[in-house]
Amino acid sequence: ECYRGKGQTYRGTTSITVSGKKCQAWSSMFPHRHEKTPDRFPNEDLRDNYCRNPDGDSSPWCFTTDPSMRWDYCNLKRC
Ligand SMILES: O=S(=O)(Nc1cnn(C2CCNCC2)c1)c1cc(Cl)ccc1F
Repeated sequence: ECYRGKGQTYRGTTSITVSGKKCQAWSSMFPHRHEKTPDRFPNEDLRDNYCRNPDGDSSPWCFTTDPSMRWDYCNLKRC
């Protein structure tokens, strides 16, 4: 699957970052406490641990389950 533009409308199920790390669920605060929760951003489909771009970054990203890496871009191609 691929993302269009900056991936702000990406709604796929990739959950692995470019560094091969697993994404942390958006509803979880472990290991990274954060502000990008499904409740605060209901229109961003912050479901499970799927890659999304809720803050208008250059491509879809996620918080990672590695305590030493807060977030990373996802392993997705631009369409
Ligand atoms: O919860 S967060 O979204 N965490 C966070 C830290 N860095 N990022 C990057 C994610 C990818 N895009 C650039 C910011 C997100 C967050 C956002 C803001 Cl504005 C301030 C504090 C904070 F904790």
